[in-house]
Amino acid sequence: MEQSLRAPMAAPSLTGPIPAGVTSAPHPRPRSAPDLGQLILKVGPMAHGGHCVARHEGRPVFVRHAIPGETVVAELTAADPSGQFWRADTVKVIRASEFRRLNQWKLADSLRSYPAGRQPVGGAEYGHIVLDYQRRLKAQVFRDTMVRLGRQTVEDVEVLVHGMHADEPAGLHWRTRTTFAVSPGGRLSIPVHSGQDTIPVSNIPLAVQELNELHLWEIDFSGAASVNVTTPGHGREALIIITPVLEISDSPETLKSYANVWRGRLSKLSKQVSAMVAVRRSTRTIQKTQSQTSSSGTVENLQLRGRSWVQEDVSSERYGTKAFRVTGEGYWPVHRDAAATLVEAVMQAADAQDGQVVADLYSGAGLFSAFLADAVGQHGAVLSVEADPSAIRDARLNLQDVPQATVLEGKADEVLSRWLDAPVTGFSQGGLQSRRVDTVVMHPPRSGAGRAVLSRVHELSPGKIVYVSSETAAFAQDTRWLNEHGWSLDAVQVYDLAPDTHRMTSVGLFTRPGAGSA
Ligand SMILES: C[S@@+](CC[C@H](N)C(=O)[O-])C[C@H]1O[C@@H](n2cnc3c(N)ncnc32)[C@H](O)[C@@H]1O
Repeated sequence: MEQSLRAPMAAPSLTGPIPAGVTSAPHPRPRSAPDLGQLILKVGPMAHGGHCVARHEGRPVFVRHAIPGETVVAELTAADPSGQFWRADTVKVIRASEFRRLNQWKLADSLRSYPAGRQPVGGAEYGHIVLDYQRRLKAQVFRDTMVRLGRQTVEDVEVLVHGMHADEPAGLHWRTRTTFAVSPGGRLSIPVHSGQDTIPVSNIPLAVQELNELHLWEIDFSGAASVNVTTPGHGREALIIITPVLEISDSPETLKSYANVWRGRLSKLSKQVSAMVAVRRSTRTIQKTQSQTSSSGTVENLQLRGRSWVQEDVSSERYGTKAFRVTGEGYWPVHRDAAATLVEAVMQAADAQDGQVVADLYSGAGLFSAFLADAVGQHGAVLSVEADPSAIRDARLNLQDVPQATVLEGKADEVLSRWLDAPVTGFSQGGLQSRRVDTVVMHPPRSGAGRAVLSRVHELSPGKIVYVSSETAAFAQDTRWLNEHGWSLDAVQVYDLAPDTHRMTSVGLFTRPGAGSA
């Protein structure tokens, strides 16, 4: 249904000439938001990153909280007159898409936020779209990104985005890890999408119910810069990690008294809930060659109660059940069903056989390695490569009963270089014992694997590469590099492991004619 716009009021405070079609805000402006004016926009396709593309006088405007085909009133959030593009946020819908729904997280709903004088919180930028259509948009974004950045043909990357059964139809209660900011009054808060403000919360609709049931919003966390809460979807015991503001971390006495206060405030929680303080100390080093100082930091943990880790249980009908220990803020897939889903996808793509050698790059706490080790058996080998010391400790514990798995410490490109330069040293010394790597599994951080790692993997010449990615742009760029070096993307599966957000996770299988042969 069409809605009428309020008549334009006084001139908006654009720094350049006021473009035609710009109106002024018909409601209170968010505290930290500058008045850049509003535009009436006909919204085009969804782009990578969670915004739709519209045009104003030929200039692209990236509009959040819209749906392709809609006509909206959008508040400009970045509008440099000389900028190549502007950014805007939907504040009113003039012509609504049939796929629009009420965003069930009120604080993330731009249509209810701006009239209340605040910006929407970040992290649920698809929440106004019906779940099935979110996935169709993700499929379109995946395809467009793979064609544009990855130079794939449309037919090769025409995908269905698979949802998790338990998410239907609302897409809520899947998040097992949430990081909160802390308001000046000590309340758990979420940052707005664009801007400095944070908004106190009393419910996180995307989080698993175990998090909401803790009622942490009733606790005063004054003195904390952030609070990270892990509530395993399948597993045991929640873990709260408090990161103090720097002034507190840097003073042992003050830290001690704050730790006592926090311990007292957390005492009303069930005994099963663990808590610790992550102390990031800033250290200053004078560089002698230049009259400059450089600062670096170290992290020490101070246990307040319980353990410093959580247990995550992963159950796969086909590959069995395993328990993992994950310490502190160590990486673990965030959706409650993501670990089992990714294990199934990786195992299917890798199709590891008895006696094979599999390299699991960026192995984290050893999730894929543990299942791959079963597949290759005692005559095979899984070489898990990880750079983070805490994840390495976890992986060594999680894999302690599987002698065919070896955890190698170091950056992926450095360990791969060692294999190529000195392949005959034993597995535990970081070599390959003259064995060939049959399959490389890799799940790099969002920045992707990049040339340094890909070129080493290419030199290693495994039979196949299984690449897990949560950042389509980086995956597309790495796919392009692999294509240019003879690898083809034989199959790709895409999963919606972050409903109500623009994020998706892909598992790609690459092969190369002649690769893997001795
Ligand atoms: C996306 S996580 C994947 C972890 C694991 N495969 C999983 O699915 O649970 C990426 C992991 O790579 C590690 N990492 C980051 N940069 C690295 C590098 N250059 N070399 C090796 N590991 C790295 C991080 O510590 C993190 O554990």
